[in-house]
Amino acid sequence: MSVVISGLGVGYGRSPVLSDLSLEVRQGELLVVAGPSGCGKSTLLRAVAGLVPYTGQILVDGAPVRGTSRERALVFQEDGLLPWRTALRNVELPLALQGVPRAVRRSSALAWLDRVGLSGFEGHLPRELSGGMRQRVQLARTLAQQPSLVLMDEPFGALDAQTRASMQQLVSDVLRETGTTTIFVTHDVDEAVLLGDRVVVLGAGEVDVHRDAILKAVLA
Ligand SMILES: Nc1ncnc2c1ncn2[C@@H]1O[C@H](COP(=O)(O)OP(=O)(O)OP(=O)(O)O)[C@@H](O)[C@H]1O
Repeated sequence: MSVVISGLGVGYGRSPVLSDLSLEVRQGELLVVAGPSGCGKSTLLRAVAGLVPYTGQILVDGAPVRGTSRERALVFQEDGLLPWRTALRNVELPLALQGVPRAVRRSSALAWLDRVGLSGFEGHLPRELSGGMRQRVQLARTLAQQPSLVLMDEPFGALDAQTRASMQQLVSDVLRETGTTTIFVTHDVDEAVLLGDRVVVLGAGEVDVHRDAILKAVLA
C-alpha cells in the first residue's frame, strides 16, 4: 500500500499543528518520522489513520482517507490488551469481530504468537507477561489482521533498552518479511537510523539515514 500526502494541514481548535506537509511512503517501505516532542508526529499518524479531520490530501493507494479502516492499523506505546483475556484470546478478538471462523482464527493467532516468540505463553493473562511480551502480543494481534499499512507511534517508548533492542529487531524482520508498508514514529535517533528505510524529520525534511551525525544534529 502506498501513501501520498500533499498539502496536509491538521489543527486542534484554532491552533495549526501541521501545515502544508507533503510526504510519500512507497509500497513495502518502512518510513520513520522523527522530530522533537510536540512537532506533530502523533497527529500525522492520527490523520493517516482517519481519526482526525484534515485539510489537503492523504491518498492511500490512490483513495482519499475518510475515516478509519481495518487496512490501516495503529500501534501505540500502551498495549491496549484486555486484561481478562489470555494472550491467545487477545490476538483472536479482532479476527472474531471480523467474522473469521473459529478454527482459522485460532491457527492464525497461534502462528503469530509463535512468530513473535511467545509459544508456550498463549494461556497467560497480560498481567502475567512482561512489558516486552505484552508488546509482542500487541504486534501479533495487529499483524494477524493482515493490515496493508501499519502506523506505529513510539511503540517501544516504555521498554528497557535490552527489550527494546530485541523488539526493534523483531519488528524490522516481521514487517520486511510480510512486505507491510509502515510509518514508524519515534524521537529516538538510534531507533530511527536502525529501523528506517528512510527517515523524515518533521519540520526539517528528509535526512539521509546513513549520516546519523547529521540526524543527531537536526534532532538535538
Ligand atoms: N487532542 C488534542 N487537543 C488539543 N491539542 C492537541 C491534541 N493532541 C495534540 N495536541 C497538540 O498538538 C501538538 C502536537 O502533538 P503531537 O502529539 O502530534 O506531537 P508529537 O510530535 O507526537 O509529540 P510527542 O513526541 O511528545 O508525542 C502539541 O502541541 C499538542 O499539545
